[in-house]
Amino acid sequence: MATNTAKIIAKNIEMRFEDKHLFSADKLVFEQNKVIHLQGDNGCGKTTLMKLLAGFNQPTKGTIYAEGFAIAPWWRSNSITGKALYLHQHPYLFEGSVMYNLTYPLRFLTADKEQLSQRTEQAIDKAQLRHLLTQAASSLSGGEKQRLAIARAWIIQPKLLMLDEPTSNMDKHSQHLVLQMIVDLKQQGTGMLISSHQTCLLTQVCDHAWLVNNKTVTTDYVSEYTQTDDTSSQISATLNVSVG
Ligand SMILES: Nc1ncnc2c1ncn2[C@@H]1O[C@H](COP(=O)(O)OP(=O)(O)OP(=O)(O)O)[C@@H](O)[C@H]1O
Repeated sequence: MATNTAKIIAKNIEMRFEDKHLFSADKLVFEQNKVIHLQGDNGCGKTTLMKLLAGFNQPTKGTIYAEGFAIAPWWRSNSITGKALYLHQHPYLFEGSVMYNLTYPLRFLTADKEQLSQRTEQAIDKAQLRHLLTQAASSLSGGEKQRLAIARAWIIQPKLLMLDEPTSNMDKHSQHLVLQMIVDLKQQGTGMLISSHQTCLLTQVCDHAWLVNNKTVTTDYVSEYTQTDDTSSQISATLNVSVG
């Protein structure tokens, strides 16, 4: 039966760069209301897999398609492009101030402008960016840039969000700020795919795991890092929120 849950589905995919076989996967479903930890060693293909699911690249074999989204305009050649928001570990920022970066994408959204403006104010506080609002985004530190990119995603509240090594440049304080935003998005139903070759504060929010290993993507891989009741209560205690 068809549902309205937004999802991106990859079937029988294989990814190669010339003669190098990176990975294959039978079936991957990335959907709302699920938070997945994408695991695997350096160079196994985590970023490449995210770029396939974002529609930036095509798999060598197999199909990737979306369900539960509004029908794409006829002129859009790849119907999954733009469905899932992808945040690179070195986030793409526009030339201009931090405030400009936070507000620029909002003009393309159909959501109520007053609500977006309120969410922007909340995001500024959540990411502790207020003292940086007039500063050029290009002059921010690596961790501040990631906080800005995640705050922007928090405002947009996408159906699907991919975070590529989100805490790679972050100290513990920044990780806690970002964790709160990720927990908020989880509670709002955003499906997330969080890549990290190591466990970190954010991966404790994940309740599923995909592993890229031996050129195969295994789903619902039972991981030592996968959320348990204990980690859930630890996060709740840290943030004083429910992450159930
Ligand atoms: N456009 C490309 N052409 C050729 N090889 C590529 C291309 N993009 C990625 N690769 C190779 O594919 C492999 C996987 O890269 P990818 O960035 O997806 O790995 P990763 O798991 O995200 O790594 P890390 O954990 O270090 O970020 C690497 O060996 C990389 O050099």
